[in-house]
Amino acid sequence: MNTEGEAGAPATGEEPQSAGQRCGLVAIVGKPNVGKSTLLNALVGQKISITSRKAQTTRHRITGVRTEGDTQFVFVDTPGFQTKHSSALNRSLNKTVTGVIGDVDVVLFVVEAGSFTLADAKVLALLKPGIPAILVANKLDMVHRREELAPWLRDMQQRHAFTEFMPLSAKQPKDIARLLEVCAKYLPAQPWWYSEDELTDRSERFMAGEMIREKLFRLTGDELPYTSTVVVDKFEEEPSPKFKRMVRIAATIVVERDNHKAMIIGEGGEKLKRIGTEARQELEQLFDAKVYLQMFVKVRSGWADDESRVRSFGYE
Ligand SMILES: Nc1nc2c(ncn2[C@@H]2O[C@H](COP(=O)(O)OP(=O)(O)OP(=O)(O)O)[C@@H](O)[C@H]2O)c(=O)[nH]1
Repeated sequence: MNTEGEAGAPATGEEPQSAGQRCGLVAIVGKPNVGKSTLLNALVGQKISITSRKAQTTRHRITGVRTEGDTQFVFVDTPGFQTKHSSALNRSLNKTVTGVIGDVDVVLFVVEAGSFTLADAKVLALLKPGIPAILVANKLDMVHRREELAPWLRDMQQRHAFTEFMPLSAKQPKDIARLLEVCAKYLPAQPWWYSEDELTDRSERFMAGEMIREKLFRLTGDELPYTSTVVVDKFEEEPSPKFKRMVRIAATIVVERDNHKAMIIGEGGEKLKRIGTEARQELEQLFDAKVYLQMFVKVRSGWADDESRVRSFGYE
């Protein structure tokens, strides 16, 4: 029965815009190469985190945002937890992972379906009690004997009090929609932090470096060690009578050895040219702008072991 004077919605009929909104942080964690970046891009619905077959592609905490109905998901991607080597670079990567997991609404713990290695166990040990964790068993398309998954899932249940088990493929849109629905349940009712059309809080300058790094890794294959990096020296928007937006970018690929430099430049400069062209094309699409990209390659031996250099190249 509705009687006058009852407590409830304001009598003016004007609901605050944030009424009914949900919003929260979803961390994506897992050892290198399990598909975290692929998953993040699919969850956000746009490529914002770079991926490659090479482990250790992701080096930064990246926030991706997706707003769907009343719910805003804020995703943080983390570098794969490094257990093998202990360089300054790896210590910095690991610090990012532990920092992210402690303070989120839900964690997606990503593993390859059917597999659990020591490296997975080390990441699992970082999960904090009290923060709900969903087991994302990725690359389900690679599991040919599905019946073997049931005992594996039971085994995973023993390892951690996961709140949900989601065998899926990050490349399957139906699976991603289902995962979003599940995540939504864990996000608190509160006003959104970002506007509806925002995808990431990373700068265009940062995205430029990431895209170049992705092309570098994709086009050099397995020969190039992951210690190579990209530094964006210049990122300038210039007025142009011809284009609605024009951006000039200069970037340096930093490698540890002369032979790595030769590998990147390629015969007659072909390889570097291809890296530049592919990165530029993708950036033009991402920025909706004409992009001029200049690239250099420099040798700085031992940079990944040098704390101050790791910091000067933008790692926390
Ligand atoms: N078959 C299959 N391959 C996948 C799937 N998800 C990701 N991959 C592939 O797995 C590889 C690694 O994916 P990434 O997304 O770069 O992995 P990551 O966990 O972010 O890796 P790091 O950056 O090293 O931490 C890529 O070659 C992806 O295409 C999947 O569902 N099925």
